[in-house]
Amino acid sequence: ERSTNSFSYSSYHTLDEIYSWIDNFVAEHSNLVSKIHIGKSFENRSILVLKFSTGGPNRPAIWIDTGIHSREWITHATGIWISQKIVNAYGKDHVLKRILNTMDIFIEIVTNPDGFAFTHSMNRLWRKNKSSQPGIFCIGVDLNRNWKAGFGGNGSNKNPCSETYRGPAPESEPEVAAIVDFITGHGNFKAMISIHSYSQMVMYPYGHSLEPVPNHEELFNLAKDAVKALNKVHGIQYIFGSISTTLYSASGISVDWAYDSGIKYAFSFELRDTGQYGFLLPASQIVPTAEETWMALQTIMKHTLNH
Ligand SMILES: NS(=O)(=O)N[C@@H](Cc1ccccc1)C(=O)O
Ligand SMILES: [Zn+2]
Repeated sequence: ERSTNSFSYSSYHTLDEIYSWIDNFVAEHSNLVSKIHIGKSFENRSILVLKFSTGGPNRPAIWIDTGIHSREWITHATGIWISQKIVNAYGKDHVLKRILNTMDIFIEIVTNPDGFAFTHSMNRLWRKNKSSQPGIFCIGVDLNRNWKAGFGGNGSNKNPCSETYRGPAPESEPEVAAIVDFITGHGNFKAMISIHSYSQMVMYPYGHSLEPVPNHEELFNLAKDAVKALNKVHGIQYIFGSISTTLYSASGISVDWAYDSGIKYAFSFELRDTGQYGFLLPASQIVPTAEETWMALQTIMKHTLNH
């Protein structure tokens, strides 16, 4: 039937299945959820965002994106599970109730629709989008190197054939420009969480510089609390810290742009696992991963609400 009752939250899905689920999900929870079309991808697919709101215009907001790297399928699956969790828990969970009585939550589940479709059709390990330029042989820009924050620095590549190709200019990619325009236009975002896989990490800016951000101690302690809350669910160990000191230099990344745009609670997650399956994480780990990720997200959202 056309309802979300027949949708399996413990399976991976195609782009069309996810877009159909979004329509059914919004129809079944129209009191809390709405669908916003923020733009079109390079190959002209709709870019969709779920808005969770209990009312009021332009409330302080929290942004969550999954799937900016198309091969990281656990992240789309986690975004779907978390969306369902929000509508199920809203009436019961007091922390979530407090959050949604004051703030709005926006979730972009398929942040790279063209790349995601390609991982189903041609290349499961495709990472970038599918943009092309005249006279350039290789396809795709790394959407996590195309943001106007340290664009073109170390930790991104000017070679179009590279997996971390930054693109011809900041925000050249429609998938990035759509988010920038939406968040800038809204003007009241307080937190951004960009979700990747894999490595089991919670990180915060900067990626493009070793310079600590002004509230780095606050972000360090919040990341520590988030990782502790995550660990309590299934005992999974995450590490945490600033991107450039914990992982590697990465320039033109979404959370650095968010931070420099005034979103002081900007985090990037790397979900399960640590390399045993990598991007090919078995579907049996979707729900456990989403359950533990939810607790880390709630920790960050609660802190954002109270500060
Ligand atoms: N998910 S991943 O394997 O691509 N790793 C990410 C790591 C990462 C995540 C968030 C900000 C900077 C860097 C990447 O963009 O390189
Ligand atoms: Zn990634």
